[in-house]
Parts: sequence; structure tokens; C-alpha cells
Amino acid sequence: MENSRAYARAIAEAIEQQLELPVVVASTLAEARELLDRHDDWFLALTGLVLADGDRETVIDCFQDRGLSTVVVTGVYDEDLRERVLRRRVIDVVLKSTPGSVDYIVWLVKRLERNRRISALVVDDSMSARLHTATLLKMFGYRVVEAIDGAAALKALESDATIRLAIIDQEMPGMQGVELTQRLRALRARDRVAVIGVSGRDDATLVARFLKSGANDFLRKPFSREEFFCRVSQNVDQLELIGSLQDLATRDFLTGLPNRRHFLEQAERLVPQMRAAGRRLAMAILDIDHFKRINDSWGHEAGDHALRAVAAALSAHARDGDHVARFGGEEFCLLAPDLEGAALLDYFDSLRQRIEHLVVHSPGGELRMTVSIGVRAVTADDDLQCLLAEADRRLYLAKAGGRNRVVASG
Ligand SMILES: Nc1nc2c(ncn2[C@@H]2O[C@H](COP(=O)(O)OP(=O)(O)OP(=O)(O)O)[C@@H](O)[C@H]2O)c(=O)[nH]1
Repeated sequence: MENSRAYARAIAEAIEQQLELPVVVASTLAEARELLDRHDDWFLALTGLVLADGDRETVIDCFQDRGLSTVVVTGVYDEDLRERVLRRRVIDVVLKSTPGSVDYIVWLVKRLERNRRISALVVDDSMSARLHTATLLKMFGYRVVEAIDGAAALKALESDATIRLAIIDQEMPGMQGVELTQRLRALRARDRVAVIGVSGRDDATLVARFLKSGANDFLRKPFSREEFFCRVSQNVDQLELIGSLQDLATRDFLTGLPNRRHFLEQAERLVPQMRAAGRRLAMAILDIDHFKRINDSWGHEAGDHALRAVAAALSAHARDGDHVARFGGEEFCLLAPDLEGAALLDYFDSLRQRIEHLVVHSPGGELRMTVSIGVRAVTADDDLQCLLAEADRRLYLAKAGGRNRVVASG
């Protein structure tokens, strides 16, 4: 809600384009109320304070009475006003004239939207401190899990994979915050959970002890809401950045499947483990037939659609414990444990049929394709290179034998 249509448009466009979230603009309080009454699934209100039909308090009430998260965007810098507004459970006050204010707002909206899928663990034996931190985190959109001591915190972490952030108080009976941080790190590495240590004690060594034990950051109590939000957001941003870098390094960009390098790293570990445990392991290499023709007659974009469709079929076919990857070009890989004899042939032939029946809707029309699959089931002396070479040799036999077939022996 904003009376300057130009500024409102700039924010709305930036959010819609960069975050793909729908934005509705109101320029008066009356319009905003009508919109709010029309749906009840609003996620966030961004509002100015100067409107033709309402004063500041009424503007804020309009959103807060409906329990809607609110960010104030104001043209006036006034420290007193800022303090008063922040006391009203407003998430943030952004000054329009600050350079980059639109970028900041887009970042803030993105952060708040993503927070809804992140759980934060609050560990503190003091109920009031726990409640305070939990309330702040909920205000920023996080799901919150509370633990009254270290043991309860470790239990929560073991059972809840959505926990990506832990706020840990130092002064707790039994296990103190630093020790809990060490034990937490044995369960979850730094790229999985961000830890922020908290303490009200004036202990010069504590910050270093927390950080050396694996904490990402430290906050001294009492902290302001703004400092808390900045620290928490920075740490969660970093975690997500590490996640996207890991994705870039391990995933194939076009299909989203693990890439060749990641697949080989996993296989390098898995093959000897399975052999030592006496379990069967099948390596399959799958290649789309005459893919060059698909590209040549339907266009490169249609070829990309086909690659994505095969990747999706492969993922859907894979069982728990199977590993799939795009090996490169139009070639895919599947490592499947515990298959032999007729069950093995059935498994790969049904994958072949699944792809044969795919209809890919591309800009040039509907296209179909087939695949050839070479399979090697592990024998006692096969190492990874052997498995791959044998699967590849059988793929060649499948191609030479007429394509659209599985070759698992010979
Ligand atoms: N669209 C698209 N094409 C790709 C991609 N990666 C590789 N290709 C193409 O895949 C084709 C592979 O062709 P070939 O290796 O000659 O084999 P083929 O036509 O599939 O024939 P056979 O394997 O003998 O059945 C080449 O034309 C590459 O340009 C990609 O990411 N997207």
C-alpha cells in the first residue's frame, strides 16, 4: 500500500520479476481493506505510512488486526517514528531514499518467503528467554522447535531434517551451549545447520569457545530485534549459498540430475561397500537412440526437452537406494543394488519401455524416442572402472543389435 504509484510499481515489478510472487498494489486504505477482505491467503504487507484516508496507527492496525506480517516503507527518516513503529510487531522499517532500498526490499521478501520452509531450533532452559527468541523467529516466518536442554535439542535434531538453524544459549544445567554445539556438529555439518551461540554473561573467552566448537556466530544478550534478524538472516543466507554452490558442483544444470563427477564419487564408495557386504550391484548405461536426428529434425530446444523427460522418467523409475546421473550428452547412468536374474532384466526393460512410451511436448510438436541400455551386474572382482567399461561395451552391443533394447550379458 503506497500513495506514490511510481514507487509502488517499481517494487511490485522487482518482486514479481525476481521472485515470481504475485503483487497487488493499493494506493488508499479503503482499497487495501477491500483487497484484504477478498482473500485470506496474503503472505506479507509492504506499506507506506502517508495515505490520504488514514493516519499511521490506522495503517498499521489495518494489517496487524488481521495478523498479517508487515514491513513499513517510509519516505521520512525519524528515529522516534522508527522506534514506535518497530514496537508494533512490524518486521522492518525501510527508508525509501536509502540507495538500493528496492533491492533490499526484494531481498527481505525473498528471505521471509523462504523462511517458511526452514525450521529453527531454540535451546534455552529459561522459558521467558526461549519464548522471546521463538516469538522473534516466528515473526520472521520460521517454523520453530523449542528445546529446554541439550539432550532435548539433540533428539529434535535427529528426528527433524528441516532444522537448518539453531540458537543455543550457553548457560544451561547439564550440558552447556558450547558442549551442545560440539555434539551437534557431530550430527550436522556446517553446510547443513547454522548455529548461533547466545549468552548474557560477560565472559571474554566465550565467543571464541563457541566459534571453535563449530558455531557460525554469537549474540550477546540482550540483543535488539534488528540485530537478531540481521545475524540470523546472514547465517541462513550463507547456508543457502553453500547449498547452491554444492548444487552447481554436483548437479547437471539441464536435467537437475546428479552429474558425472558426483555419481562417480558416490559409486567409488558404494561399489566396494556392496562387494564387501556380498550384495549384488548393477551398473547400467543408457543412451538415447539417434539423438542427433532428434536435434536435427526437431531443433536443439526439443532435444533439451527430451533429455529432461528421460531424466524425469529415470528418477521416477529409480527405487530408494538407486543412484542415477546424467553422464554427459544423451547418456545416463543408473547404479542399482540387489537385482539379479529375471528381476534385473525386468527392471531395466520396464525402464526402456517407460521411455519408449514417453510423449515429449516440444515447441515443434510431440516427439517420441527410444533408448539402448547396457547393464553389468557386479561380480566378485569387478571394480568401478570394470563395471563402467563392461556396461559401456554392452551398450555398444545394444546399439549394434538394432537399438531400443537392453543387453545384460555377452
Ligand atoms: N539438445 C541437446 N543435444 C545435446 C546435448 N548434449 C549433447 N547433445 C547432442 O547429442 C547428439 C549425440 O549424437 P551421437 O553421439 O552422434 O549419437 P546418436 O545420434 O544419439 O546416435 P546413437 O547413439 O548411435 O543412437 C549430438 O548431436 C550432440 O550435439 C544437450 O545438452 N542438448
